[in-house]
Amino acid sequence: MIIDMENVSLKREGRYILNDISWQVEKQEHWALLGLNGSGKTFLLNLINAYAFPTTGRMSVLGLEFGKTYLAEKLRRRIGFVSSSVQNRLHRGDNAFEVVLSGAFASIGLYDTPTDEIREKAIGLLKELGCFDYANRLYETLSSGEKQRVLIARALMADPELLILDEPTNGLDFLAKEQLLESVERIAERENGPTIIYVTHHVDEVLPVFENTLLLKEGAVYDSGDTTRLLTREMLSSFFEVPVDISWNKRRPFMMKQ
Ligand SMILES: Nc1ncnc2c1ncn2[C@@H]1O[C@H](COP(=O)(O)OP(=O)(O)OP(=O)(O)O)[C@@H](O)[C@H]1O
Repeated sequence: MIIDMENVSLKREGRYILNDISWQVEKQEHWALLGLNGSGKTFLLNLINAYAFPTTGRMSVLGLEFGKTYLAEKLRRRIGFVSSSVQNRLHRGDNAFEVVLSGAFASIGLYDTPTDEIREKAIGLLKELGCFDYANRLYETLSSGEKQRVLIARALMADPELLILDEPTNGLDFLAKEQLLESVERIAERENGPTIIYVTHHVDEVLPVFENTLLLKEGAVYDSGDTTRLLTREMLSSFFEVPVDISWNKRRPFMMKQ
């Protein structure tokens, strides 16, 4: 089991930010996590990455039981996490290749000397993510779309068992977004690849590979399970509290206000 949460709540400043969350993610199930601003997505990810601990409830991630041992470091080495907070912590002055290489050391910068094997792997990932052409460019000079691909390549360097992509298409134009989604799809289809959790506000990013979806609303699981069961007009109209229509094109859902 990749994630096993039972009745998990998280309290901050006297208020429940997450309430009675139960969620099981099995190996190689890919999940979309859908919620509006303020629904608690960031805190849920913070729990999974052991940056926060449940106030009540029981949880384990990658088989490590929270509260039993000091697990944060051990756990994070096995999780690839791509989010704007990771982006902000990167070293200024590194080029794209160095940023990817640094993923092998579970550190932000590049302190150890990479072996030839590690360099080969980084080159392979740069190619797979379509960022080889700008491998020598300074990371901070790349466009948002290019940066995201580099960050995903970086996250894959350590062969994570779980890959969490937190709103990876933020700020991307149409083309960059579609290219990124294609890359995500390829990673999801890899044999023995990581289990993916894809966090988004946007229904149209729920790719066919995300066979499961968790709808998070006001800190609670509104519903979870089979994506095609959840992404219907009835379900999403009541989830968003506004009448919406859903249309499917090439197995992707598109949502419009009625
Ligand atoms: N330190 C805190 N104490 C109390 N409440 C907080 C604290 N930090 C955030 N919140 C509240 O917790 C709720 C959940 O926040 P969270 O950042 O997880 O939402 P989110 O789903 O990630 O939103 P977004 O899509 O905007 O990133 C919000 O209502 C937020 O205002």
